[in-house]
Order: sequence, then C-alpha cells, then structure tokens
Amino acid sequence: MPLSLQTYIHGEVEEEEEVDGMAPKRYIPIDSLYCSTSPCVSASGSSMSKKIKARKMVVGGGSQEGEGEERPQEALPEKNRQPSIIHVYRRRRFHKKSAPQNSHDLDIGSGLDSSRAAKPIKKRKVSNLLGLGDILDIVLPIDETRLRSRREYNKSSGRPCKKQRMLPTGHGTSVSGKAKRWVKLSLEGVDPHKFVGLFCKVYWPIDKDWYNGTISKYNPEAKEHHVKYEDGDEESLSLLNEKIEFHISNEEMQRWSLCEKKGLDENEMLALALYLDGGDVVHGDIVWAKLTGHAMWPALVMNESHVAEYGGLKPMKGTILVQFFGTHDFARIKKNQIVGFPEGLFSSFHLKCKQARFNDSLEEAEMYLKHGKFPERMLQMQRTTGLDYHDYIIRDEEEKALSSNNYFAEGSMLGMIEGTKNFPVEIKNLHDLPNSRLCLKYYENLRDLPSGYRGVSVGWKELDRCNVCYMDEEYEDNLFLQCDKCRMMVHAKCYGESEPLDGILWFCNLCRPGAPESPPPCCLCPIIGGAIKPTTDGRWAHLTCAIWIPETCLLDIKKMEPIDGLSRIHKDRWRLLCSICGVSYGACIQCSHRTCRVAYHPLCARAAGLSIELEDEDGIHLMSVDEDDADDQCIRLLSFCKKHKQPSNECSAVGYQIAQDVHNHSSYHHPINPSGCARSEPYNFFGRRGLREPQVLAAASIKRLFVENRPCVVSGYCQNGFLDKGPPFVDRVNANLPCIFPKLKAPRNEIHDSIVSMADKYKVMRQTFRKRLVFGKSAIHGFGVFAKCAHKAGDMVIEYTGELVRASIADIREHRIYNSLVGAGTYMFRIDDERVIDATRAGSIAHLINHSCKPNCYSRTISINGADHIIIYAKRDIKMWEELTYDYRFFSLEERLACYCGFPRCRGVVNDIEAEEQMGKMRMPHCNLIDWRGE
Ligand SMILES: C[S@@+](CC[C@H](N)C(=O)[O-])C[C@H]1O[C@@H](n2cnc3c(N)ncnc32)[C@H](O)[C@@H]1O
Repeated sequence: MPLSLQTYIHGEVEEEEEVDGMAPKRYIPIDSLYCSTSPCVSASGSSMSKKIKARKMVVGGGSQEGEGEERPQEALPEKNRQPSIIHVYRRRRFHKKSAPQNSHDLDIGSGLDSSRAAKPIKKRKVSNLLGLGDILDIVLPIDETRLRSRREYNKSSGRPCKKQRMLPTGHGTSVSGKAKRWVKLSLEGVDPHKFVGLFCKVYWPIDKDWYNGTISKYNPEAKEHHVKYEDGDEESLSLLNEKIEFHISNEEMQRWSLCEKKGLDENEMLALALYLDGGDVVHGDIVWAKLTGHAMWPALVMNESHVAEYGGLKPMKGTILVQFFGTHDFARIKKNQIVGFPEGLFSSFHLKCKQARFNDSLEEAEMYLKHGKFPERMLQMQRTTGLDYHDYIIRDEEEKALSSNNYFAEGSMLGMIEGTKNFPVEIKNLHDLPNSRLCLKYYENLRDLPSGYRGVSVGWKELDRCNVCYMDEEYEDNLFLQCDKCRMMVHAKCYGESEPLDGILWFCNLCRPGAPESPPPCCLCPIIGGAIKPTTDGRWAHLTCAIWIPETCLLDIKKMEPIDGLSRIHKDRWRLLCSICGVSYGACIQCSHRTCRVAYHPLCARAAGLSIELEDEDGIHLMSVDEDDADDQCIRLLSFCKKHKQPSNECSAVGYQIAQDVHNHSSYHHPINPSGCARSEPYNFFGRRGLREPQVLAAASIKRLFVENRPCVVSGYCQNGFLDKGPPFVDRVNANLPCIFPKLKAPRNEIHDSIVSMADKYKVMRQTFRKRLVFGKSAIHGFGVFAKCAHKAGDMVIEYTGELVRASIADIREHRIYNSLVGAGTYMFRIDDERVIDATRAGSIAHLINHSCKPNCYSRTISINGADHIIIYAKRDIKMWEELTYDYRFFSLEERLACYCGFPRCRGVVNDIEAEEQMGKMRMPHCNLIDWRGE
C-alpha cells in the first residue's frame, strides 16, 4: 500500500507506520475502500466486518466465537472506551518541504512554544500602540532570529520596511519588478485561465506543510485547477477553497493583470497579539468569541463599568461583554467561549470562515492591533450606548434574515423560557440599532406598524424540519423542498407547491425575483423570517400563524395562500402579551388547559419547545378534505404553556385510534426486518409513525372547512362564539387573486452565483465528495466517514449509493448471501417499501456513516430528472474532521441494536424507539383478534 498511515489521537498527529510502495497518496482512494471495509468475506471466509462483530455481540449479549480476543472497543460502553483513534491517510513524510520556504511563515508549532515560554511583557495601552516596527524588538522571543534577520531598515525613518521584511528568503529581498516572490493572488473576478502555468505552493492542513507545484490546466466545468506537484502527485482543486500562494514577480502580475490579494498578515498579527496577550482577559483585549452557530469571531472586550449603558447586556456571572469586529454587535459571551487571540491564530480560526463579514472582521482586528484604531461604525455603536440595546445581532446573519427570509441566531428558545428574566433573555430584538443600514432598510417596512413592534428572531436551525408543520418526516407524495437561496425547508404541500420540481431551482416566495426588497414582517407575530405568505389584505403572515390562529384560514389550500380572515381575529387576541417574547404585537393563542390563560405567539411557542399539537393528530389523515364531508369534521388544535405541557404520547385515545386505523387498512403489512440488520430507514416509511400526514397541512386543509380551536381568548370566551359555524366562506373571487410571485424557474443568469438548483447542487456534491470526505476509524463503531473540510448546515454532503434492488431481493440477499457469509448485517438503505439501496458490494463511502442519537447529518430522498436519490445533508455546521452521523431510525420490533454514539442523552439503542412504540400500539392485542374461519 502506498500510504502513510497516521494516528490522530485527540488532535495530535503521531506517525504510526510508514507503508512503503508506490507513489504517495493523500488518502486511500475511495474506490478501493470496499476491499477493506465491506463485510464481504475474504477467500477464507473468516474476516468479519467490525460492524457485524459489534452487532453480534449485542444480539448475543457477549462476544462471539472467533472474536474473543479482539473485542472491538466500539462495542464497549462509553466510559470504558479508549481515546478515540481516527486513522487518516496523509502524504508521505518524504515529500519535500516547500522550497523555497517562506521565511515569514512562522513555524507555528515551534513558534507557539518558544513564544509561550518567554511571553513578552503585556502591554495594554492599545491607544498608544506602536507600529510593528517599533515593537519588533519586544516580540523577539516569538522567533528572534527570523524576525531579526528579515529586518530591513528604512534609512530615513529607521523603521523596518514592511515590504522588504515580508519577502521570502531565497527569493532575494529586492523589490524590483522582476524578482519573484510568494504572493496570495486575488481570485475574485479574475479569468481562471490566467493561473495556468503558475508555480504555486499549496498548504496541506493535515501535514501543516506546503507543497510546491505548477498549475497545469483549468477545468471550467468543475471550476477546478489541476496542480502537478513537484513530488509527482497531482490533484484538481478549487483555488478558492485552498490556502495557496504563487511564485510570481510584480512584472508578471502586471502583464497578466493579476493582483496581489491584500489580506491578512498572519505573522504580524500573531506577533502583535502575543505582545498584547497575557493573564486575565481585560477590557481592550482582542479575543476570539464564540456564538453558537457561528465561527469563532474576533471581538473586543468591552468595559464592564459602562455596562449600564448597554441595556439588555447587563452583567451576568461568568460572561464577558464583547463587541464583534466586522459586525460591530455587542454580545455577552460565556467565559469558556472566549479564546485568546494568539491561541486562536495558532488554531487557524482566521481560516475557518469564508463569510465576507468575517474577512472584514479580521481586517478590522488587524487594524486595531497595528494602529489601535477602530472603524468609525464600531465607534459609533460604542458611542450610542445610551440606547436600549436589548440584545446583540450578528449583522451578517441579520442580513441573511432580512434578505433571505431566514434567520439563524444564538441560543435555544428552551434556554430562553428558562431564563431568569421575565421574558426570555435570548430573543433578539432588532430595534434600536440605529447605525445599521440593514435595520434602516428593515424599518422602512415597519413604518406602518405600531410603535410597540420589536422584531424577534428565533433560531431557525432545524433545517431538517418543515418550516410550516415542523415535522421532520418526508412523504412519498409530499417531499421536502429547500429554498435554493435561503435554505428554508418546507414540505412541498405544506408550502403549496403542487407541481413536482424534480431538482430544478426553487425559491421560497421571499427569495423569488419580484419579492419585496427586504422581507416583510409578519402581521400576526414579531418573529422574523420563516415561511411567509401574502394575506388577502395585502400584508404578509406566517403560514404557521395562519394555521394556529383560529380565525384565519387559507383561501386556496392547494397553493396555501393567500391568508384570509385577519379582520375576523378577535380584538382581544391582538391585545394579548406573548409570555415568551414579551412583545405585545400580533395575535396570540392561549394555553389549552382549562384554567390557564397564558398567551403566546404560535412560533414563539414552537421555538420555546411548548407543545402545539392536534388533539387527535393520528386521526387527522382520516378526515377528508372534500368540502362535502365538512359538516362531520372537526379538528382541535391544542397548545400548552410550559406548566401544562404534556408529552404528546400520553393521549390514550391516540393508541386506540391507530388500532382502528390498522384494522381499517387491510392493505397494510407490518414491515419485516427479520435479519435485524441496521438498515437505515427513510423518513417516509409508511409504517414507522402510524399513518400520519404532515399534521399541520392536514390541519390547514380541514381548517378551511371547520375549526374548533379550544383556547379561549382572554378568559372563558370560546372563540367559536364569534366564528361562523360551518364552512368558512371561500371567496372565489379572492381566490383568483393574481399570483403575486409566479412560480420561478429562473434562468441561471438571473440569480446569484451561489444559488444553485437542487440538480446543480447534486452535481457539485458528486464531483466534490471525494475531496470533502474521508473514511477512518471511528470512535462510534468500526469505520466512519469524516469531513475533510467544514460543511455548512444544509449542505448536500454525499449520496447513499449502491445497487438499487427490490425489497424482496434485499431480504433474500440478507438471508441467503450476506448472513450466511458473514453472520449478519448488510449496508442497506430502504428508499421505500419497494426499493432498497444495497451498498454492500458497490456504492459510495456513505454506507460507512455511523448512527448517532444527536447526529450532524440527516437523510432525504430527492428527485432529480425523475430519479430518486438518497442524500445525506448536513444538519448543522460541521467542523473539519468531525465524524459524520445521521439517525438511522433503525426499525425492528424483534431486535434492539445497542448504540455507542456517545451522546450524553443517547437513547441507548440505534432503534427508533418512538416509531416502534407507535407500531407496538398498532398491533391488536391477541384477545381482540377474531378467529376467522372463512366463509
Ligand atoms: C452502515 S454500517 C456503518 C459503518 C460501520 N461503522 C462499519 O465499519 O462497517 C452500519 C453498522 O454500523 C454499526 N453502527 C453504526 N452506528 C452505530 C452506533 N451508533 N452504535 C453501534 N453500532 C453502530 C451497526 O452495527 C450498524 O449495523
């Protein structure tokens, strides 16, 4: 094997073995994986996949024959496990180091230790900061010889000349136009062909080393450059994603109209940061601060004595008040979420985010370090502390929210309702941010709103759930749709998309061309973003609000718009104060408990984890959406405050109802999985959760006909008292309202480059997965799949591929072939009742992805050009080298498969217990079975 195998233990790299042979490779080629990981046996038939070993132990309750001595640690309980060992393959050691090496590239590994050993005296008076040249003598401990040797003094000022200082040794220090030097080139807007032929060096994060090569060609389709390394290796890569420098002279740059990328000078920043670093964090310090869902971000520690001026950011034990560079927002960050600036640079935090704002923040941080200066806007924000800043906003995210109808922010709403303040402390209020261009834009929309309006943003983090019905299951006839711009996820039918999209570009109605420039606020609640639809009176409202507020309805339930009935909303409902966000705006619903009057906005309730449900959600599918049947139908929407929140499965009527369903659906067959292998299940498997349709869609349908929503307005006043009984009037004239946003099938040139259709995303995913993912030894079980680079929530990660076989064939293979060969278990993924993907002998490394009860990925079936594909998506942002996991939702009434995912609240088994329990209820007790002798 031509591979150098390394062991990563707790992030440390240790050379484990050097396997010699053919040309060196970066990672083992995925194509050659099967021989090493598939459960297919060797000629002797004695090898058994680790997966099977673990599984057999679970089944048998102990080690199996032939595996006694080598009990895999993945089968051990979490506490007994050894430190996680991940094997990854790296380039061989004999790769020459990039030559000539940049003398200005601080050797981070050694630089860190030496500098730490002799920390410079801390200097805090940043306003008197000297230029780098002035302090070089002080920071010499970092790398004295290097810094000294590079110093070239300007004769007149006696200060070091920056340009010359930064020139790499080996390339002379001349600044003549012909002298070549290593430069980062600006890639934006440059013809990619211009890079062909350039000598370059590419940074390999695993090796922490640079490798020299030449760009040999450009592939416009893949948007990739091909690099031939000096050591004979070659690869195609996207320059944008790489840390790459070119060896080029100024003259050549001019000739080919290339320009140097004016970016960070990491070394200078490091030197300055080390100079300022030391001891406890005090105000004026520059640090890395972490908000959940965001990269570590450069921030300035604020003066706590001014805290009174920061309104909602009052002192809180264990937290530090910071202002972020780049966004200029204030936040209170837990101390353990703060990292010293030099440490962050050593950990390459500055390379971990590609957002424009992040780059701005680095540049601002650099300016502050070098010159002690802040951007004017940051100062303005500091000056306006007299204003009531209720909370912080990450402007970048705000931009996302305002421009794309989606908002991601820090903090779980559960945390909020458990907050010590009257109102949840972590809800973000967008008002009183006068310096924000975006806020001004946003407020333009709010002119007509009452003065008490405050925008509230919630963490729309759950990309795997429908934004309307909040269910995470997918149905064969109601697939998930994701807006290709803002990534909002909805069920097609919940959003009113009846036509199959088949992978074409799809935008939600706020991202379509012609949509309002900035997202309109919902007229029923202050929550920003989400699935918003037009109302019949020319406003906008969340579909969820329309569904949960009793008086409103949808005129066309196929299109799920426009929202009607706003004028019917009871006047008291508008006056209710939301107990969760504390904003007295919009219309609230109330707790369904008999004696409780607690009010909340439906979306606040959902975000806070309160239960909002149908009284008989499992029976909803039995209701007809046919208007003729309307008289007999009634649906009750229940919601409970925190105090009266009840587990949804407590309702005994549900079990009964399901039992009836089974009885009535003779075509239903209980799923068989006698082999017990951990087949992953999709989300649309008929039998898993009873026969439910996405509940809110059904609710919306029925609601058009008749709704009896229990909660009373204010006290004891049944809403139905003011609702017309019987089917609400469907205004046919209004139903023919012009379609405000025609269905978009936008040509590529109309849209931003980063917005691509499902089909294009799929294509890119297929082209890149080998570069993005790698398999390795997993701490969970056997082999797993790891991310070689960071992934964003919602990214398509990999397709689960293999042989597409009929379910009956899959069963036969399991029983007759795989089980008899290796004992048990296969790599199968059920698409639906008919089709199974068998990845045992063919397919991508997706079959190695392990299960976790708190996964970072999820699976979805997508349809492209008429073909179904099982795609593994990122459920949240995934860091480099994180193991990919998804919830197998393993379903077996016969077997339980112990789970070793290590998540603190692991459910203990890979099985989808909830689904199995539901199914258990669906089984008729024996005593209820009639002995049918035929007639
Ligand atoms: C598709 S394979 C995953 C790849 C597997 N790690 C391997 O090396 O072959 C599925 C099998 O991995 C094992 N597995 C995956 N996730 C697990 C977990 N969280 N706990 C225990 N076993 C797991 C189970 O034996 C399951 O049948």
